[in-house]
Amino acid sequence: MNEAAMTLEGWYALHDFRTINWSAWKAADDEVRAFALDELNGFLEEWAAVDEAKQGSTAVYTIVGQKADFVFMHLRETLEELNAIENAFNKTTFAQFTTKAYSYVSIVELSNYLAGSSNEDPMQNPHVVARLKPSLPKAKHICFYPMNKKRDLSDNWYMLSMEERRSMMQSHGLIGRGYAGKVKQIITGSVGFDDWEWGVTLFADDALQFKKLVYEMRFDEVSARFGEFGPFYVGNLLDQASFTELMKV
Ligand code: VOV
Repeated sequence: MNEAAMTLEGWYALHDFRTINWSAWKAADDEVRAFALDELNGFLEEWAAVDEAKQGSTAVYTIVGQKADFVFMHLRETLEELNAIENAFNKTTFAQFTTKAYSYVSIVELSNYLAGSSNEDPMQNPHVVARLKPSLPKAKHICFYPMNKKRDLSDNWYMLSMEERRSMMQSHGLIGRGYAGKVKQIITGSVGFDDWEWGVTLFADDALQFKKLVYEMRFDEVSARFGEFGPFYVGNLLDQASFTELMKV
């Protein structure tokens, strides 16, 4: 058997994509809409407090295009907390005006491909912990897509030696480093949790940098030979004020 990559895990992740039922929303009474928006704002405040207390993190973005209208990306310590959040939200009046578009369950993951050979416990390293339990940035844009590494006869990532995989991940990391300060990536592992092997969530103030980065990576061996990609979701930052504005009829 080939040497498996060792991984470190941090917070569990739920990407919860929703579509707004505009006809129902527009047909509702003003009081019902006001109540629903109050509930929504209550949740946004609660999630911001969790962020503040560093017990998790939540990002809220619109989605451009017809796949969904908005996404809640939640990071929490346990799957139970993620479950509780989605169930609490589903019970709100606001949620009655949305339908579920897509969801993704995963966990923030770091692999050991580029890790040094020190004996220190990585969980004692504050830089590592900050990457495993990150505060999601308030960047203007988000891009999310799930992906696999191919398992074809001639191109099977899992049959390569550790050295071959490490060398390709080095090249991958170098390209990524060229986007430092422009794109922040959160890689979440989802083997055993969802339909693809990883979730890729990117944050940037200039959405064009998503295209530049993903395109450049397509020419890099690990993506060119082994990358298989699911649907892409891209959108814009929402806060309480812009969410209320979005819901204006
Ligand atoms: C901002 C850009 C950026 C940077 C700096 C970056 C760096 C790195 C490093 C250093 C490492 C390895 C160690 C670790 O940290 O785990 C990774 C790991 C990973 N990446 Fe990455 N990646 C980026 C960006 C980035 C993108 C855009 C994609 C999607 C690929 C594409 O073609 O669309 C991606 C994918 C991944 C995946 C799926 C993994 C896990 C692979 C595995 O087999 O375990 N990644 N990544």
